[in-house]
Amino acid sequence: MTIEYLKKADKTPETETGTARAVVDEMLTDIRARGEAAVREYASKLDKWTGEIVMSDAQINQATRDIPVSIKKDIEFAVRQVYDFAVRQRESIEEFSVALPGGVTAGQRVLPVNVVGCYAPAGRYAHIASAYMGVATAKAAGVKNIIACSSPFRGGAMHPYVLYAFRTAGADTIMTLGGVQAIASMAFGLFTGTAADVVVGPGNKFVAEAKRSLFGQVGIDVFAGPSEVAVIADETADPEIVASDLVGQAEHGHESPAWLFTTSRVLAQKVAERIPQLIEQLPGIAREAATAAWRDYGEIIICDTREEVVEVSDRYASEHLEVQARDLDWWLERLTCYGSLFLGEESTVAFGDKCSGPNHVLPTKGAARYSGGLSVHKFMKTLTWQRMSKDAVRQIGQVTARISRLEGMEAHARTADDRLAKYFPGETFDAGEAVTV
Ligand SMILES: NC(=O)C1=CN([C@@H]2O[C@H](COP(=O)(O)OP(=O)(O)OC[C@H]3O[C@@H](n4cnc5c(N)ncnc54)[C@H](O)[C@@H]3O)[C@@H](O)[C@H]2O)C=CC1
Ligand SMILES: O=C(O)[C@@H](O)CS(=O)(=O)O
Ligand SMILES: [Zn+2]
Repeated sequence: MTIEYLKKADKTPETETGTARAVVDEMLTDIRARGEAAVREYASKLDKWTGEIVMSDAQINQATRDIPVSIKKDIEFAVRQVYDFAVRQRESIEEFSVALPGGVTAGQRVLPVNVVGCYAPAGRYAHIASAYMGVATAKAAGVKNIIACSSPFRGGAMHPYVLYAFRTAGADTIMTLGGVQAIASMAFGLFTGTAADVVVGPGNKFVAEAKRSLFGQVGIDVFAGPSEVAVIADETADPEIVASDLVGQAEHGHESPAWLFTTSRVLAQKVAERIPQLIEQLPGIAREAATAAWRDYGEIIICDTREEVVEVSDRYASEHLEVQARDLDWWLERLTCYGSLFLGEESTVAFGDKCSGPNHVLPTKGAARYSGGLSVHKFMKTLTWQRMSKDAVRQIGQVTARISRLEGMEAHARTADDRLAKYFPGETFDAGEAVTV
């Protein structure tokens, strides 16, 4: 395979993992030991927040009262889009029962978990959309108790639009907490007395590491860290739009990769020239973030063939993947690793980020090799059940006893022996070679 880097990055999504892990380990150990007191200290030290953690209805009403109707309408529209898509996902998971040979009836139940914690980041930007991505999806899954957290915004209270998004989507409890201390509080049941079964939501490297570290004690959605974007483009793509879409996601933060995979050298060169100019035209915070992101993580890769592009793209497994090329169905059929796929120039990542419907909480750092993004599935348990007649025990019991004894599991075998003897007294069975003391 011949690939050429027109721009190669010094850093990869893995680069900052170690530093974040050390910080998170220390914080989690402290929060486990000292509980709410430790959380309050981190909230004060990291986010300058010393106010109430759990918001009362009166506080929520007060904080959201003056939001203009047009803004409320936009948030409500977006919540509906995300909720409706999630409901359709819920409907696609079916319960069933089946009669298996041997007299076994078995089935699948699909149940929501009881308590969910949803995080919406708010360090650099007020992530209104992340607030409804988590909560509306949990609601569609049928979760009865949804706890939501977002950090105080730039030294003040929680951003009112984030708060409105949480409430509109259906959060039951809302806490003003950010970062590791928020994830830990939801996982341990601090301030609410109810530990979450599953904690979801995107965030910076500290948030993502905290979720990874707590996985096992709680379920999580996926490693949804610093945003990534890749664009696949051929010579039919518009370099202006391609460059704009790469910059559009590079503004997320210093550690947000933007990658271009293309078969067109001409397009690659135009995009390379245009990106720094577009970044230069951004306002302060966005410009600073995108400049660092493009400098340290930005890449442009030129391939000879579109088959090579597929191989490269699957290896990067980008969180967001756009295809701006001819023959979109060809790409849809062949690409296998991405958090969410945006086909055609009309379907830019920002639309999915904010309101088109499919969830924007998506896998980063190559996690798209083994997982999709947040969906109702992450809140659902697929449970199995089985039921057998006495007649079924004749065959199932003998096979179970024989396999158990082949494995050396005598006590397992005897649970089958006991039933065979009880249901079919006087009969003899081939139950394998029993092992005695
Ligand atoms: N993968 C996905 O689906 C999505 C990812 N994102 C990503 O979420 C991230 C949002 O990041 P932020 O704006 O920073 O908001 P954030 O809410 O994730 O992080 C802010 C919190 O980080 C903590 N923090 C900051 N510095 C710290 C330190 N040195 N040690 C310990 N904790 C510290 C603070 O407690 C603060 O509350 C971006 O990287 C963005 O790309 C956003 C949306 C979706
Ligand atoms: O990583 C992501 O999904 C983000 O792009 C979502 S948002 O732009 O922060 O809404
Ligand atoms: Zn985005």
